[in-house]
Amino acid sequence: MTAPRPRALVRRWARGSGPRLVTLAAVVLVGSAATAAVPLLTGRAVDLLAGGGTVEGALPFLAGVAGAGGVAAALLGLRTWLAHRIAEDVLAAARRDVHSAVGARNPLISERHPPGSLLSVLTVDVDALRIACRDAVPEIVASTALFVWVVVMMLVLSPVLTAVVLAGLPFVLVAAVHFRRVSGPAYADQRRELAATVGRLTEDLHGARTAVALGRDDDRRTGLMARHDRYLGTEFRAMRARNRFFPLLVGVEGLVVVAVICIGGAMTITDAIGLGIVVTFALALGQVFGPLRQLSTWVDLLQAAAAALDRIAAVVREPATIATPADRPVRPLPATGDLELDDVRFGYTPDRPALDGVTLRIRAGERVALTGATGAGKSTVARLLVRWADPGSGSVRFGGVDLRDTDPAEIGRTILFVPQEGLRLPGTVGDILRLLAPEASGSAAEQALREVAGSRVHPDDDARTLADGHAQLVVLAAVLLADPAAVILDEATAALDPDVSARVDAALDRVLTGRAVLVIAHRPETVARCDRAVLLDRGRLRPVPAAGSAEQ
Ligand SMILES: Nc1ncnc2c1ncn2[C@@H]1O[C@H](COP(=O)(O)OP(=O)(O)OP(=O)(O)O)[C@@H](O)[C@H]1O
Repeated sequence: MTAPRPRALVRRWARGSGPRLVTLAAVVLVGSAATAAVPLLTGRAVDLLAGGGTVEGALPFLAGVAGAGGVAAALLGLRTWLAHRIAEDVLAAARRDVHSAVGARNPLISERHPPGSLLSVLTVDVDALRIACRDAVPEIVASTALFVWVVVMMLVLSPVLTAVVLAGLPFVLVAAVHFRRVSGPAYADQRRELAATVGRLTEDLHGARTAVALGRDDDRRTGLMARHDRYLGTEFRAMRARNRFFPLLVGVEGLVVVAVICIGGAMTITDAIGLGIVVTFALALGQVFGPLRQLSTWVDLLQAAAAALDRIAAVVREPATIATPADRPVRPLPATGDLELDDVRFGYTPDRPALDGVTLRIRAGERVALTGATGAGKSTVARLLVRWADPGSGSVRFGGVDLRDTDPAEIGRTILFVPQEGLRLPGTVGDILRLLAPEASGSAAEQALREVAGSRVHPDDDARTLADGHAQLVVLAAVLLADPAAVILDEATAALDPDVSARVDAALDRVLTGRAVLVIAHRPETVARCDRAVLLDRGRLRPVPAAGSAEQ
């Protein structure tokens, strides 16, 4: 399946808004016609009065002006409401796609995009898209419709005066094209700098303490200010372009008004046209030039949205690291079983295999230690065993079922992965336990926590601020509650204090018994507590060197 192009993505997000879009188009068309009717009816009333008519005689036209104004105002309200609804629906669909791209479909995406940039996609970029859909696009369409109505009306009333008005437009168009050429890249750079600044600020929040600890706080601030200055530079470029275009626009508009009044006035003297037509033209000129004055804002919003859409599409179009073919029947996982890697090859990039033909079977009830140097591929094995990615070749199975054939949610329930740092999710310890074992009652959760962690951790503690050892105890309590058939445990490398370490070891024995368990072991004592150990070396399994050997 090829990834959708950015515009196709917008069409997909707007698909559910079809009826509202049609209504919006009709509202825009009628609303702009009503707006264009106001100067026309005013001119007719002026003609009637200037020709010696009575106010009563002009009343139908004056009432028409009020009526057309009222209809235009009411439809503007309706247009705003519809545009907001459509924009919110598009935004929700875009967010859904981004969330699914950074979640179940692609659990490793955050390693390819820095977290700051993903955050900026989800906030700044999605918002830029929403504002364009809500404000810029409806305004541009409505102004274009109004322009067409006004020019048609002018042509019918006086082709000569229409030619005078249109004579000014080439200047405006040339200036607008130049403005767009200069301001387009400036706005694109500005948006890029804004997104990069948000990303940098987010990452800076995480790194601030380290910078202070290393005495590098000044460098950190200088780096942030340099980024800020780059952003300001793009803002000044865009401002210079605006400052050249808008005085020219106002000048051309003034000249056209003067020309229309002079030429129109001369034509009324010769009775070629009535005074009302000159009034209509003078009023309608504002409707032609007014929207052009908004051009800078719209160009800004549209450029921002186009750049944002490219960044959103880059995330949404990321190839999924896991995909279940629609034509394969979904198979349930058994309650217990062996966990197997069968001749698995896998690489994060095509040219560098992280696992190169790994075959490993962990029997139900067996505890296997996985050892190896940094970068040997231990975490990669763990990731494949919980299907955060699919192998390039070979298969990963539980109880004989290929993980690609089963529901990803079921894998999470059957095979639990405990990372080194525990589960740093927002919320309390109680929330984490509820998340991992939703069926367990509150009292069962408290009892499991007490059994595993004693009085060291409480259900109300903030899960993100727990020490590593305590965070592991929480996940082990969750294992007790959730009762998964298999557990992958990445042992904490941080030195735990002896008391916590002993508690974790005891909890491991208590909690892991009877399950298929793979422990990524960093301490010899942990290896000793396992049934057997395997060694991973640059993506291949090797025999574990005998105890006391030089290699060990
Ligand atoms: N997201 C990623 N993108 C690209 N390469 C990666 C990614 N994650 C790991 N690697 C590479 O894959 C190889 C195996 O890494 P892995 O993290 O599985 O090793 P490890 O044995 O768990 O190391 P450690 O003990 O340091 O965690 C390494 O060369 C590593 O640089």
